[in-house]
Parts: sequence; structure tokens; C-alpha cells
Amino acid sequence: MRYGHGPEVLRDLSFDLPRGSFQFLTGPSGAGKTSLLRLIYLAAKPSSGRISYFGRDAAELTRKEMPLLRRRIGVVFQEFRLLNHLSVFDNVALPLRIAGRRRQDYAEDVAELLAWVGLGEKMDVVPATLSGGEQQRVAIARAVVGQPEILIADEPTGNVDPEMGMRLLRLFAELNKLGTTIIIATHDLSLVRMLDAPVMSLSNGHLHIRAPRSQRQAQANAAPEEAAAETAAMETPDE
Ligand SMILES: Nc1ncnc2c1ncn2[C@@H]1O[C@H](COP(=O)(O)OP(=O)(O)OP(=O)(O)O)[C@@H](O)[C@H]1O
Repeated sequence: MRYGHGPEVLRDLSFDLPRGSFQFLTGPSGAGKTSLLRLIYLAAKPSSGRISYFGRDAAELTRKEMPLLRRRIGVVFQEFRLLNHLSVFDNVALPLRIAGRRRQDYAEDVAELLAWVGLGEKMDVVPATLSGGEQQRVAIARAVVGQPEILIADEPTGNVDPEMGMRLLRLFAELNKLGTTIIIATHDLSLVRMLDAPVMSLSNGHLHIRAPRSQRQAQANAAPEEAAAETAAMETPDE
């Protein structure tokens, strides 16, 4: 991927996000994490190469199919993208309304989710009156409320304290247990260590994927020398 005639920001990437998997995406600032998430969300097109979704080549999706596909994906953007003419409650309920659900059927779920992210008292205010961390939690609640098939989150805990960060990670882990495929970009390695998940690591536009901790430990027990060599080869500057 390149922007305009600029240099390649991502190159030689090839990977699958297996259905129901959970992965972290890490890498230094400017490594291309947001660009990769934008490709995955189909908000940007690869300059060359192919992305396929649920077995379909993304380039072949029609104008009608694209919004339908996006409804199956929940996204937490770095800049939140909340609607300021709607209350916090209505921002979170928006994906359900778009999906044709009735207010009386979802009101309780939305209120419960907002209470879980610590915003039970702020349901009726507009997002502009909230702090950055509170707005981030509204964006997260909106992304997860419809139990999307895929959740893409760009630094979803960037503006909250460590305790809330762990709470949000638990929310993502619960969603993953219900079957949602999750990819979370983060600089926060303490978050990464909390889950036994694979870590996709970007550096200078290249990607490498580190297996989950338990898998690496099992390998180390089975073949200690090979595992040590592999670990040395995969060591990255951010861990
Ligand atoms: N709209 C754009 N136009 C031109 N170049 C861009 C644009 N967006 C990003 N870039 C460049 O692409 C590279 C990767 O940026 P990207 O935002 O994907 O990195 P990142 O890993 O998400 O960084 P951070 O952790 O700081 O958010 C950077 O060199 C950046 O300058």
C-alpha cells in the first residue's frame, strides 16, 4: 500500500484472520497499523494485491454489497467519529436502529453495556460534553453492541486508565467468545500480555506474526533448541 505517489507503507503482507480468532497488532508509531486496519475495513484499497472477505474478493464487491458487508464489521476509530447531534445512548444504539431493531427491544442491552463501560450516568448527554476517554468508551460500545462478526479497533484503550483498559479488554474477550473475530492495534504491551493471543507486529511496512504464548511454550518444551532460535529470530524492538 502507498498513499498517492508516496513510498510503500505496507509491503509483502499475506495473512488470514481465521473466523473467531483474536489478534493484536503492534508496532512503533508510523509502522502502518492504521493503514493496515483501513485496508481490512475496506476504507482504503491496496495499491496492489488482494483482500478477500468471507471468501469473496473485496475488489468484486458491488456498491450495494459494500454497506451490507460493513454492517457485519464493528470499528473503533482512533478519532471516535461520534455524532454530536445524538445522545450517548443514541450513538451506541445506532447500529441496532440501522439493522431495523426496535428501541424497546434493545434499550435494556444498550443501558447495560453503557453501565459496563462506566457511562451509565451519561446516557442522555451529547458526546461533545464528554472527556476523550469517555468518548472512546462510547465508540467502543457502539462498535460491539450489535455483536459484529469482525471487530477492528485502533488503539481502543489509548485514552483510558489501566483499570478501564483491562475492563475493555475483558469486554473484547467476551465478544470473541461469542464468535466475533477481533483485531486490536495497540502500543500497550501490558494489554497484549493479558491474553494468550497471536501478535501481528509491523515494522517498516513488514509484518511478522508471533504465535500465542502457550503455543510458543509448548514448542519450547517439545524442541528447546529450535524454539530458542525461533524466538531469537522473532524478537522485536517493542518487547
Ligand atoms: N493520508 C495519508 N497520506 C499520506 N501518508 C500517510 C497517510 N496516512 C498515513 N500515512 C503515512 O503512512 C505511514 C503509516 O502510517 P499509519 O498511520 O498507518 O501508522 P501507525 O502505525 O498507525 O502509527 P500510529 O501508531 O502513530 O497511529 C506513515 O509514514 C504515515 O506518514
